[in-house]
Amino acid sequence: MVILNTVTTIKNSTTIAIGGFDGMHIGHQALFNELGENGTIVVIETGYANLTPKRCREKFTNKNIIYLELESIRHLDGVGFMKLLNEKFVDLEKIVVGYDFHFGKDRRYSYVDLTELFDGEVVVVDEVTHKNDSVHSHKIRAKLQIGDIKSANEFLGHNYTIIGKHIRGQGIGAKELVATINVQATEFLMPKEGVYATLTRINDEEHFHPSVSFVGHRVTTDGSFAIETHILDGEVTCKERVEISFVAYIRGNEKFDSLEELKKMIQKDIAKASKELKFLQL
Ligand SMILES: Cc1cc2nc3c(=O)[nH]c(=O)nc-3n(C[C@H](O)[C@H](O)[C@H](O)COP(=O)(O)O)c2cc1C
Ligand SMILES: Nc1ncnc2c1ncn2[C@@H]1O[C@H](COP(=O)(O)OP(=O)(O)OP(=O)(O)O)[C@@H](O)[C@H]1O
Repeated sequence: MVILNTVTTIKNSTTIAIGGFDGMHIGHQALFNELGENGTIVVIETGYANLTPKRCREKFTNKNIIYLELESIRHLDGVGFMKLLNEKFVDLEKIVVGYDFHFGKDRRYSYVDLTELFDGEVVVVDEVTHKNDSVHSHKIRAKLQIGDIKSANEFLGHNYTIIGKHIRGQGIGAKELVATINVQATEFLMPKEGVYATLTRINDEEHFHPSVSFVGHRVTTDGSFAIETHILDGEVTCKERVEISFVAYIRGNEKFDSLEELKKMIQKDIAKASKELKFLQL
């Protein structure tokens, strides 16, 4: 990961797009489309990104990404911020931002100031909307939190995906219910508690498996929080890394009086998830 504060200069990058870019949603992609061949994405890292934390943004672009820690630039005024960009990007000719981009101390400066401060070209991308609604990371978070996976995915332009590590479960699943892979993915926003039709990739496999996943507190068993995925197309061996893409919300988290009842419900979940995933190209 390249952090701008720690590098002296970046050569051959004539165009940059600037923003937080958490989610790498369709609004962000409209900016990246303006970058051209020698373009670089400059991520202002707030530390709060939880849709595409850390290096996960890299999954959704083939452009170079450089990170700029908000803490180290938040005190700068417009002139200071522009000076930093010019010093770091020695070949800079063009800056791409969105219609609502703000920067500098107290987010006081807009693209209008940028146009005045920068000698080169400033491209301002118009508001990207979906079904008449402005696309933004905070709206995607809100949709995930109410389980509206389908419209969160429409805003994202890809399936909401979390990446985590395989951890040990309680050991009840395979014996009494269905076999599940238990996952820990603390840096990501968790969608609403419940059951989802998902696609799961194990380690660095090429393909995603159709799967049904549970996210939430296991109120029927030990009450602890868990992310569990049950693979629908056979048995897999999971060593370390698990990637879960959410496709559709099936139902909310429920407390069952017995494991028997939970098992019956899980069979229904499997049928629903299979139906949701049937038409997808895996
Ligand atoms: C498709 C699916 C749906 C689930 N739904 C619920 C649920 O509604 N309520 C609940 O308490 N646990 C639910 N669970 C989690 C089970 O309680 C959990 O798999 C079980 O406790 C075994 O955990 P283990 O894999 O750590 O052994 C679900 C699990 C799966 C795979
Ligand atoms: N819907 C959109 N249309 C056009 N440009 C956008 C849109 N959303 C964000 N941008 C631009 O993308 C860059 C990154 O913005 P930012 O990281 O603030 O995204 P955001 O989705 O607006 O996030 P948040 O919801 O947290 O405000 C900025 O230059 C911003 O103006």
